[in-house]
Amino acid sequence: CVLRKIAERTPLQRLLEHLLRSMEKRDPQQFFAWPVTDNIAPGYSQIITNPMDFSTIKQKIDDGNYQNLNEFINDFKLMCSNATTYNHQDTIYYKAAKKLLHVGLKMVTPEKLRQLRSVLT
Ligand SMILES: COc1ccc(OC)c(-c2cc(C(C)=O)n3cccnc23)c1
Repeated sequence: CVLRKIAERTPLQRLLEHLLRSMEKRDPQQFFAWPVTDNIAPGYSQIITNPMDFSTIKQKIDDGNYQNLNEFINDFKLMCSNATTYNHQDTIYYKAAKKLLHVGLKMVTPEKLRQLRSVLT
C-alpha cells in the first residue's frame, strides 16, 4: 500500500498558521477572507496590482512559500494597505483594514512571539 505522506508542519508553518487563525478571528465579516473581485469592487484589479487575502496567505503557508515570519507579515500588511488604497476613509472596509493592521501587528511583537515560542515548540 502507498504510505500516506501526512502533511508534516515545520515550526514556521505552525507559527504562521496560529497567527493566521488569530488574525482571521478579527475579521468576523470575512471582508479579508477571499480575493476581492471586480464584481463587488468596481475597477479593483486596475487599482490594486498586488491583491492579497487570507485564503491566499493560507495557501502560501501550506505550500511552504514563506521563508520567514517577515514575508508573512509583509503579505498581511499588503492585504491591509490594498484596502486602505482602494476604499475611501469613510468606508467600513478602510476602517476594518486600519483596525486589523493594528491588531495583527500587536500579535507579532517580540514579547508576543516569545510567549508563543514557549507554547508552540
Ligand atoms: C459585503 O460583503 C463582502 C464580502 C466579501 C468581500 O471581500 C472578500 C467584501 C469586500 C472586501 C473589500 C475589501 C477588503 O476591500 N471590499 C471592497 C469593496 C467592496 N466589497 C469589499 C465584502
